[in-house]
Amino acid sequence: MSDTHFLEFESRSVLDEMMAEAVTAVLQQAIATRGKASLVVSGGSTPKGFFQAMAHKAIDWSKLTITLADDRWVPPSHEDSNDRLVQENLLQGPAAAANFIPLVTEDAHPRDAVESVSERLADLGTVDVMILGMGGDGHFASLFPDSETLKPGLDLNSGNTLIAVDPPVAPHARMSMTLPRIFDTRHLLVHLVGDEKRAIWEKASAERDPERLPIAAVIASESPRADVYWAP
Ligand SMILES: O=C1O[C@H](COP(=O)(O)O)[C@@H](O)[C@H](O)[C@H]1O
Repeated sequence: MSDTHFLEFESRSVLDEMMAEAVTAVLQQAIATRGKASLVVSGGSTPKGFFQAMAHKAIDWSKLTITLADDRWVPPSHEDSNDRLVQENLLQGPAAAANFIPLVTEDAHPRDAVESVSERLADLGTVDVMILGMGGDGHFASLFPDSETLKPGLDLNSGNTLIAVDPPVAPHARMSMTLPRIFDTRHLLVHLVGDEKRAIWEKASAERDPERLPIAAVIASESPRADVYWAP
């Protein structure tokens, strides 16, 4: 089907728990080895249960840096904010001790903040775990098909960490990690739920055309190679 490792679970709640256990093991090992760890998460509707499962894990949260692969250009109080999703579901209880790096500023448009937010991420280095979601149009992070920012966002030689995006259809301007920043990770996970997304994943695996379905760029990657977590 693809070069990726496709893991199937019987339900979304089982997936959330199993993925939380796998991510926790990597982060604990990183903290034991290097004294610190880093986790990049995605937003949208998919990861809420995973975030809630993670928040209960025994991690030295004060040694963990967390940020987002992308966010919508709205205040953190907005219901569409990925930042808000992370704050309300992941950074709860002991997990609130994690160092969270937001991608959104008070600038009018993300293009005005690419430089300053890239500086916030300057010390991130190779992250321990990067988790991507995927939209029904095959986008990941905020790298959308039919968008003028897709090509520069996917350019592995751009040298850029972030890109400001005006999605052609989806609401809100975005700040998104670029593909080279996304691929600078020790572990790459893709979190998918539902038959519709599985069908899109399989279509992207067959077509291998990131311009039509951007997730094809992730599927094609051999290093890092993605582990896909899927449940119906
Ligand atoms: O807009 C976004 O969409 C993708 C997928 O979201 P989902 O609602 O289909 O789970 C998400 O991964 C990304 O972080 C988000 O900003």
